[in-house]
Amino acid sequence: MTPLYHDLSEETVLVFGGGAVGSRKAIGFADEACVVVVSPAFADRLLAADDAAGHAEIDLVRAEPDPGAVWEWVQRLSPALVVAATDDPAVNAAAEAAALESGVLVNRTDVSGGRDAGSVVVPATIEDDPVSVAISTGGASPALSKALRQRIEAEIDGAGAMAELSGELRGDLIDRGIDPETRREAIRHVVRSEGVWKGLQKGRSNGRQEAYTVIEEVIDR
Ligand SMILES: C[C@@]1(CC(=O)O)C2=NC(=C\c3[nH]c(c(CCC(=O)O)c3CC(=O)O)Cc3[nH]c(c(CC(=O)O)c3CCC(=O)O)/C=C3\N/C(=C\2)[C@@H](CCC(=O)O)[C@]3(C)CC(=O)O)/[C@H]1CCC(=O)O
Ligand SMILES: NC(=O)c1ccc[n+]([C@@H]2O[C@H](COP(=O)([O-])OP(=O)(O)OC[C@H]3O[C@@H](n4cnc5c(N)ncnc54)[C@H](O)[C@@H]3O)[C@@H](O)[C@H]2O)c1
Repeated sequence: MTPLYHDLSEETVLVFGGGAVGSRKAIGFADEACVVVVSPAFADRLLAADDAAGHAEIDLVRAEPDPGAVWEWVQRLSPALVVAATDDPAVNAAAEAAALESGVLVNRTDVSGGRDAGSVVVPATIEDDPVSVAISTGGASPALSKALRQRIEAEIDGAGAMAELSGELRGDLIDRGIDPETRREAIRHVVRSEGVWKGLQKGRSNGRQEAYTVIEEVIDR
């Protein structure tokens, strides 16, 4: 499996099954995509999320397609991704087959191994915008993905602010005409500096000040 970050804005994600797993996936994808959930019943969490603001869109469609009817839903909605999250393996298998036949990515939530080409797994994700870390065990152990996510969460606290600051500093150094090798060396020092990480915890301008101390040391060498 190859890890990729996929921009799903303006795309449709079609989820079959509105239970615990379908809800988690739907709410996750709705940060960016338009999500349609087809299911005879919906978990409370999903009904609440449907009412809350902040999501691109979640459409709840009350229906219970049998395996033969799944294909039609995929054709009608032209999704970028199909999520098979019902508790009926035959419906999940039909959703997977319909997606693969239509050249659409598919996430089968009820199986771990033996994936077909075109299938995707949803990783455990840590976000500190614009930084995001995704963990997968290749489907072998989702519980381990979750445990590692909890461990790494503390580790990358503040990475978003560091990404923004070091991105800006890179622009400043380019504008100042600093030669590329010195610039790269300076930025490498900034992102590894304990002083800058600690400074950022106190606030943006603190972090920036610490970073300039590090940068000038590299430039003056
Ligand atoms: C990471 C995460 C993302 C998310 O879903 O958001 C995710 N599962 C999470 C949690 C979790 N899932 C399960 C448990 C209970 C413990 C256990 O049984 O192990 C826990 C832990 C818990 O709940 O504590 C049960 C489970 N999961 C799958 C099966 C089917 C099977 O194994 O056959 C079964 C058995 C069902 C049964 O027995 O009936 C399948 C998949 N689950 C995946 C992702 C994909 C592989 C990811 C990877 O490569 O590691 C994959 C293959 C497909 C997919 O869904 O994409 C999310 C953690 C989010 C977070 O907290 O950060
Ligand atoms: N990937 C994961 O992280 C993960 C975690 C736990 C369980 N699972 C697996 O995922 C599946 C779903 O788990 P769950 O806990 O959400 O189950 P659940 O029973 O809470 O939800 C299943 C949902 O599917 C709906 N459904 C039933 N028939 C349908 C049909 N024909 N069309 C559309 N929707 C239909 C039900 O109404 C229900 O809302 C199970 O097979 C389970 O083994 C996966």
